[in-house]
Amino acid sequence: MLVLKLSDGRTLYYGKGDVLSYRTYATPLDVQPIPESAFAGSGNVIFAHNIKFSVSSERLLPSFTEGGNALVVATDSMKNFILRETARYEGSTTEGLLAFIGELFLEKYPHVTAIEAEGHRLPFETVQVRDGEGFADSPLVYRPSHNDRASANLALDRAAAVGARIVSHECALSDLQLIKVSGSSFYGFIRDEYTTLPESYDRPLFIFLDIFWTYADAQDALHAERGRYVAAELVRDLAHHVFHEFKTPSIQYLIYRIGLRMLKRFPQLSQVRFESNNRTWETVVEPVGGLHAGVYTEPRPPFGFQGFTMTQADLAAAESNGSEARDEERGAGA
Ligand SMILES: O=c1[nH]c(=O)c2[nH]c(=O)[nH]c2[nH]1
Repeated sequence: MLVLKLSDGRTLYYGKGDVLSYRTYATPLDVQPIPESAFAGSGNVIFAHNIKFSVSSERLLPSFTEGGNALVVATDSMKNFILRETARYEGSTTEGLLAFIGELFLEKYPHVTAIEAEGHRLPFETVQVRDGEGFADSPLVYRPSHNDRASANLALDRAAAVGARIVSHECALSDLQLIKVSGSSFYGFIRDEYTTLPESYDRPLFIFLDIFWTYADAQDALHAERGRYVAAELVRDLAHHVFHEFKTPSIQYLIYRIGLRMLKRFPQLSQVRFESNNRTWETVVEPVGGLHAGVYTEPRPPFGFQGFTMTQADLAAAESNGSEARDEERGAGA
């Protein structure tokens, strides 16, 4: 809500949420692969989003204070604008789509001065069908995925000389849910009269993770053809790898390691941010025997959480004090 403010600092905005848009056959996305991922792009056969679109302007004040609707674009019309203009988008990214719609809207309605647009990708997966002797992805049939998903948030305003200007952006992978059955510990924390949690040297660590990233140059997020687009699928696979590789003493340290790896693989990012949630299974029967067979159940609320922001300076610091290289070596402790 950074830009949806009047000159006196008060917020003023209105808009439409849950605009569900299923665009077919968008431009395919190609990305530069990273060692942690086999993902090289997406056909974008179904380029679907849930969009929230908010607008602001000093000149909308009378619509609140006097009931004057002369400058009100009905939110129903906003919905139509988003859906119809999505057909004309020629790019391949969520960020590019939001910027395209936002810029067109500022052009069409000159009294609107700022826009915030958020798009949550509605993921669809391919299904496999028989193809000769083997199986191949059907180019026609897809199924919705209820796993993690990508999103982006863009704020635009109207700059005098240049028209629409991107004021801020943040991209995200939301609701990544991962369980690592062995190789995580949590011990050495403060023990006092409030402590009942036993120390754990090997716990089945279940995390819910939201990962956010910001580019040094927002144009890299809008134009995948520049070759610097960070697809959420790459971030997902990178997180899988780091979780697999490292024996972690806490979720705090795990997200720090994921952050370092992201900043290293994607120097085009200025910042990464994490929100994690601890859903570690509750132990019912302690693991015993050679196979470490244990029995666990769903944890009960309340749930712990962590939040952390990192920049390229964190990677530079870890590289210069040697901790980065040491830990990368140690990382083989899956
Ligand atoms: O990774 C963890 N970090 C904590 O801060 C914490 N606190 C807690 O009770 N369990 C955990 N796990």
